[in-house]
Amino acid sequence: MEERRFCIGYALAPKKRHSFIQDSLVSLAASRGIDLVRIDTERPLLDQGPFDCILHKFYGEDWRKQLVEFRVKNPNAFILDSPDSIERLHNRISMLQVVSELKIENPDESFGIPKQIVIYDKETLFDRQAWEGLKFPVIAKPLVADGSAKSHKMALVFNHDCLNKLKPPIVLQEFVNHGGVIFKVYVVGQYVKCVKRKSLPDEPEAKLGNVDGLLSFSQVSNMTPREKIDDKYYKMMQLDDTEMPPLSFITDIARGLQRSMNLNLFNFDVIRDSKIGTRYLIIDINYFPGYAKMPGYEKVLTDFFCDLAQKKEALNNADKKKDVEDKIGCDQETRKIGSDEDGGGQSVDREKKETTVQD
Ligand SMILES: Nc1ncnc2c1ncn2[C@@H]1O[C@H](COP(=O)(O)OP(=O)(O)OP(=O)(O)O)[C@@H](O)[C@H]1O
Ligand SMILES: O=P(O)(O)O[C@H]1[C@H](O)[C@@H](O)[C@H](OP(=O)(O)O)[C@@H](OP(=O)(O)O)[C@H]1O
Ligand SMILES: [Mg+2]
Ligand SMILES: [Mg+2]
Repeated sequence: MEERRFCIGYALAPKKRHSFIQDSLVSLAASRGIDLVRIDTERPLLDQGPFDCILHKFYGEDWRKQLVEFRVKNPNAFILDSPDSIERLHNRISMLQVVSELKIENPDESFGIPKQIVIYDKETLFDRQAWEGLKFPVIAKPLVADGSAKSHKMALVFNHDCLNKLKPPIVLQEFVNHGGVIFKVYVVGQYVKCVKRKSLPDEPEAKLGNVDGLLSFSQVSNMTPREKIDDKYYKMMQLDDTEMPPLSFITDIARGLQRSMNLNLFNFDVIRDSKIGTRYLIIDINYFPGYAKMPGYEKVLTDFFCDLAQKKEALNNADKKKDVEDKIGCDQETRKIGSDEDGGGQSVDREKKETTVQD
């Protein structure tokens, strides 16, 4: 009998395609029955395939419409992830709202988000009342986080004198001293991996020299050594000595976020408050981050794809069973697939014609 293969179509912008679709991933996945096939976003999606799953980090109204049509025609296929769920991460306020709403029982550690306000216009920017309760330094972040270079342009602001240089809409977030190390937590379905990266130094004004009230920067944790704000400082800092946050605590947060955001592929940035060593702050959540930077990403992603293939198989089998039941007069409108032992499966609501993959 011919081997059953699981076909994943991917729609990614060129930079993401080059970093994520590496030969090592494609060949490992292929050896386990998963084909990764590029979707030509210049051509109609429905003319391509067939796909069992669509993996995408691609935007625009037209793409959204095509995904809706695809879903109608392929109710059993997976779309990773749903555009509506991804959308929440394109705004730095709605992005962190889920964190504020998350409840996790933990007697030893606590978590939250830094104090922040959103500023939509210049007038409010200069209104001292709007700043009430916010202490300098603050980080000014573009409100929109849509993956554009512009959306990563940040500024450390040390006083009111240089506010003119800021361009609303922005989020002003209190800078929290955190020992110059950031924890990046990568989530792939049920898999959670936490890694350390370099971050901005504590008391940045003192550490970075006598800056002029405002210091612009972009994607600190991705910087090459030449670009680092103060390389000597980072060498001094000894990243290796930094203790990791408790894994079970981080995993609880990751699972909680995953459930409330209904996303499979994301990472979030966590810092540890230097003043309260057991307090963690989530400062950023990114959809479909740079997984290739994660050690052994090929296996992690391939395992995830194989899980999807199994779920799809179960779904197809259930459909076959339903056909038989229909013929003999059974009626089942909504079915759930997946067991509680593995944390559930995907729920398939036939009326909504929606297939999502959840933990
Ligand atoms: N509230 C904060 N306190 C201290 N440092 C912060 C804070 N917010 C951000 N930073 C620093 O600024 C960096 C960039 O911030 P943030 O992660 O929000 O931006 P981003 O452009 O969305 O990043 P990414 O490349 O991860 O998408 C962080 O990695 C961290 O070093
Ligand atoms: O440019 P947008 O769409 O926002 O996405 C970026 C994320 O914001 C970053 O978090 C990714 O880097 P990390 O995986 O180091 O977080 C970064 O990964 P990359 O460096 O592989 O592109 C991007 O995924
Ligand atoms: Mg970040
Ligand atoms: Mg980000």
